[in-house]
Amino acid sequence: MLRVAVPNKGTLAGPAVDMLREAGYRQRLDSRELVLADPENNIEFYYLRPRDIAVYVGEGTLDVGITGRDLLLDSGAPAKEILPLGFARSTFRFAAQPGTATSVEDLEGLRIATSYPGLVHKYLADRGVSAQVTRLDGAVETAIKLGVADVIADVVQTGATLRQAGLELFGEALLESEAVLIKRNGVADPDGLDLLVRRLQGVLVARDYVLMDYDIRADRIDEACQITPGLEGPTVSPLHREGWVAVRVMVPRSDAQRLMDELWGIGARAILVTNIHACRL
Ligand SMILES: Nc1ncnc2c1ncn2[C@@H]1O[C@H](COP(=O)(O)OP(=O)(O)OP(=O)(O)O)[C@@H](O)[C@H]1O
Ligand SMILES: O=P(O)(O)OC[C@H]1O[C@H](OP(=O)(O)OP(=O)(O)O)[C@H](O)[C@@H]1O
Ligand SMILES: [Mg+2]
Repeated sequence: MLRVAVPNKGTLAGPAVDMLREAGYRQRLDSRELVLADPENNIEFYYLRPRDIAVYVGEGTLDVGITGRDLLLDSGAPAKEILPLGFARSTFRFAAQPGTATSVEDLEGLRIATSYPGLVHKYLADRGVSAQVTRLDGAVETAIKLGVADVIADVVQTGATLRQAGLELFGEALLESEAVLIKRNGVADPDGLDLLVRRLQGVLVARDYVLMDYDIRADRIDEACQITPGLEGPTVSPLHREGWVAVRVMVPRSDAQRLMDELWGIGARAILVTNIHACRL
């Protein structure tokens, strides 16, 4: 039975459960359930604090887990990423009141508040900068206002939290993070992992791609295939109408409107876009 750690709270929890459901797994209905077995799929889900997931997986107590890349690296646990999952995207940045610092070198001797001390210590050590790092559980922005820190290092998504606190970003991003599937370093893949990965990849593709159908004159099919090459090549079928063909092809969801314009421009008609409910490539 594959044992999978799933975030039970915070930003990662909802999207992780949604993704597992979309991949065809049973998920808990009651947030007080701590473990849920899905014997039909030979898998068991353990609902744990996001920050603890890399620890359990690194120790080998659980086979794989879903966590944030930032949490994985901060933990220092002997576990590695096997699949990026495309949600809970964020950057990890330094911020302070305007005029405090402009680059990482300016951090020498300053006090930094963060919920990710492992990440910050490593980043500073790699650059030979010595600063005092204080670990706080959250709401680190307030640490500056209260005089506990000069600088914070925190997760930034829209930047709205920082703006509201009157803080400014400086320096480069320490990290680009998103949710990731992780497994323990140096062990063979546990039974059933390949199936889990294939199912999750299917969800990612179904989210990122749409199916496009259109009709086009047969003499323009080469141009059309250049616009929509597909993953392995479009399916081209004869139409009852003489000299025309029907094309079916997967395209990135974010490009769909532009591709429809281009196809229309070369004479394609009856262009339809539909969602992919599930797929296995
Ligand atoms: N606003 C956000 N947008 C995107 N990702 C976020 C955001 N806040 C936190 N994360 C990501 O969520 C993970 C942290 O989850 P965690 O549950 O520890 O904190 P949280 O989601 O902020 O919840 P809480 O602060 O309520 O405990 C990290 O991978 C982090 O990058
Ligand atoms: O850039 P933004 O879109 O504003 O998002 C980033 C903020 O979201 C998270 O805070 P959360 O609400 O989880 O509170 P916390 O600081 O207590 O974790 C994170 O810690 C940042 O503060
Ligand atoms: Mg938070």
